[in-house]
Amino acid sequence: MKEFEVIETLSKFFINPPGNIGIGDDTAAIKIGHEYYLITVDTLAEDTHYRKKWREVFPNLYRSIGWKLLAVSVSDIASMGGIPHVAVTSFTLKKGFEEKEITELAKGMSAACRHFNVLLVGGDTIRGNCEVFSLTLTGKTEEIMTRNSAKPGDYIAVTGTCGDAAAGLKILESEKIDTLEKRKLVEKFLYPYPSIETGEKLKLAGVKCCMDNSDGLLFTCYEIGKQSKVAVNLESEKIPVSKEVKKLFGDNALKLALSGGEDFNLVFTFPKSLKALFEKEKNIFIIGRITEGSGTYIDGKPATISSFDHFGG
Ligand SMILES: Nc1ncnc2c1ncn2[C@@H]1O[C@H](COP(=O)(O)OP(=O)(O)O)[C@@H](O)[C@H]1O
Ligand SMILES: Cc1ncc(C[n+]2csc(CCOP(=O)(O)OP(=O)(O)O)c2C)c(N)n1
Ligand SMILES: [Mg+2]
Repeated sequence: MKEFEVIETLSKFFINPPGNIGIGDDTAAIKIGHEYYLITVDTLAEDTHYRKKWREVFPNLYRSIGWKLLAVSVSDIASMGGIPHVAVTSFTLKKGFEEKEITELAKGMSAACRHFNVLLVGGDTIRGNCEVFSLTLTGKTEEIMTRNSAKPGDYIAVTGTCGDAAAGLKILESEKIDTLEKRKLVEKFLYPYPSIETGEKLKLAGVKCCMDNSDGLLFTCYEIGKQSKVAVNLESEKIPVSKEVKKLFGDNALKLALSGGEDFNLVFTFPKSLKALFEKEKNIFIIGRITEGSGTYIDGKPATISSFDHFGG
């Protein structure tokens, strides 16, 4: 069973009342009065999202885990157009855990709480056989952007370069961090900066369809296509790749940009009437068009979706 099959199985048991969003989008959204209350949870686990041995090069690794633990959920709230509000966490620690790590984690998490204006109000701590950090975040918005509202004729765009975090992970796993370029990519992986302001700006401009690209650009496009029942057509030369990734990964740069996860940019679609507005924006890259049909295509050819799946394949 793959990750998406687990989620599909679960979603058959929990159908939400109309007007609310349940399983399937970046956050759940519950309409109360004229507002949507948003809620999302994400998890970072040892050897799935980080390795303790990375402390050899980043002694303060746990500070980045604390930062990232909140940032990944902020990204989900931002992709709905929301403002984050309150967080609770859950820690599973192994017997003999180090005190310094918890202090570092708290420093990273509190820095992120200040940066993203989130209140951490509680949590739960237990002992287990694998170290796991989980965080639940709420948010609010009057209008929402969803994965299922792309329309044929829309353009599709992304709010930053793709593949940087995946490149950072590759460097951290296999190479010496001996240049500024490598360090910059590793830091992008360790310290993601989702933008609440960007999500709000898109929503206020009238964007209806948005998702974050935590699972990679291609997977994100595939998901928008599947949920909106449309085809996504990308132009490879329009996909934004940083100069560092181009320089260090050469021919593999585009593959990293398409498949690599954890960049935490927003992917969104919009009608032609908004094209002039977004063309002016320095950090918005128009990468393709939405048409009738299904599937994701690159330069007219069906794309092979290879993204991170927790259960392989
Ligand atoms: N164990 C679970 N129980 C209920 N819903 C789940 C579970 N795992 C994932 N989901 C839901 O499936 C959707 C996709 O999950 P995920 O890929 O983790 O999204 P995201 O990348 O936005 O964090 C989300 O709506 C999420 O809430
Ligand atoms: C040791 C290690 N191996 C691989 C990865 C890459 N990785 C782990 S999870 C993931 C995708 C996103 O993860 P998930 O926790 O499912 O986030 P969500 O889809 O819920 O936002 C990627 C690319 C990593 N961060 N660390
Ligand atoms: Mg998730």
